[in-house]
Amino acid sequence: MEVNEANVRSDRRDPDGPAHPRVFLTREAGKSVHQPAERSVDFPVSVVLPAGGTGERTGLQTPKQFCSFLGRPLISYTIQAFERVSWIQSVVVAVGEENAELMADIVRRFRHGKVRVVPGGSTRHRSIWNGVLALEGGGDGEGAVVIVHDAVRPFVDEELLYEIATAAKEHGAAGAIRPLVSTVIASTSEGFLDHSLERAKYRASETPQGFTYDVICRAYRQCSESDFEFGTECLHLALQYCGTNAKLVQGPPTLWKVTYKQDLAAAESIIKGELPSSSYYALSRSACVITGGSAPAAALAEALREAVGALGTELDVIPDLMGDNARCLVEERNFILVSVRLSDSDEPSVSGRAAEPAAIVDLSSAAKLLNILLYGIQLHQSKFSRASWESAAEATAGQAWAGVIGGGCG
Ligand SMILES: Nc1ccn([C@@H]2O[C@H](COP(=O)(O)OP(=O)(O)OP(=O)(O)O)[C@@H](O)[C@H]2O)c(=O)n1
Ligand SMILES: O=C(CO)[C@H](O)[C@H](O)COP(=O)(O)O
Repeated sequence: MEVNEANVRSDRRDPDGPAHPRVFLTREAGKSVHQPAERSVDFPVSVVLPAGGTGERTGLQTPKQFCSFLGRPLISYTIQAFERVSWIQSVVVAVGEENAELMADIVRRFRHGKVRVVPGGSTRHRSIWNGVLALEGGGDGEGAVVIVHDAVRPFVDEELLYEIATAAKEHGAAGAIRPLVSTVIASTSEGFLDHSLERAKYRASETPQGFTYDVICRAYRQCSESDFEFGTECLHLALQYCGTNAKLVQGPPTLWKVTYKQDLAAAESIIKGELPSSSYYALSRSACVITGGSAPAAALAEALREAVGALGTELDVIPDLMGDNARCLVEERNFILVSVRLSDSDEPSVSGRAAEPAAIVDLSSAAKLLNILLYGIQLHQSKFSRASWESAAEATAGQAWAGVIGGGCG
């Protein structure tokens, strides 16, 4: 892809910087902690995740998207990255017939509420087209945008998705790019150098890519069998068949695609928080749960502690932020408020007093000033048993974890 600099969205990202500006940085890194801004879009956005490949280049039996880390398959991490974005309505996952049952089980087990599974095709383009065709109501409404993202690129964040979606809406198509690592050369049929490309002029095309529903449908309806069979670039189809010049948006280094066996090891290290670029996940390694002193909330927090402990995350459980407990303000920067409402008359409480919405707002403003991420879980239940606390904790564990990673701030 030859890059016209003017066509690349001016960028606040350091192209090769180790961390993404919207990624929460670890305290260990000694840098400030950023909070994501609230995003909203006023058009429907759906996602197609092609996941019908066999992962031949990994040399493993299991397709890479189904390899598990910390008990969760890679594809579930990718889906999670989309499910935590409030303005994304639905996610269509295209998988090979032989993995349909497995995928349905993943959707059930990890409670992926936005996901629909459809049959993949014999090539990536065919899988994507199947996914687009399965979008209900023309991409879920008037002026819809479709984001296409490889199921094996789990580290994608909301800001980039927002940039891609809005640029696609404005220009018809948009795609993430990265600087080239190596120079691209062409060889002669005898295996000698024919010519080389000027590296600075070219970029690597990555995903996510966004399209208006109209553009992606027109492109796939008109493209040839050869495109379906051998093509590797949706942006190219949009240009060739719709005359749409995609807007190019520089993405962070964490966008890489899991392709080889060593990429699986790197993904695992990132997920486990062992690599520096893992700050995205490392934030979730420790957090403080405030229960407000109520017994059901304390029991739920305890069960939550056990559930996320299994995922390698440490939770401190405290009743409030009074006295000695306030040291958590210094030691922990991530808080989860747990409040359980036993009945309508039983007010949830924070810091040992009735939690008027204003008290929660005050606490969130204070947290914001200190760059503390606040995540709330509020359950309304007329009767709670130990078993129901545990299942509630299990159900919210993934959510709380996702929230601590990059979800809503107070
Ligand atoms: N028939 C296919 C082939 C690929 N893909 C998906 O396209 C994405 C990117 O493709 P790639 O990395 O090439 O995956 P594989 O085809 O699985 O890998 P390999 O080429 O090594 O076999 C992956 O999410 C893959 O599952 C797909 O949906 N349907
Ligand atoms: O980067 C991409 C978009 O342009 C795709 O991820 C890439 O084309 C996937 O293809 P491959 O099957 O070669 O891994």
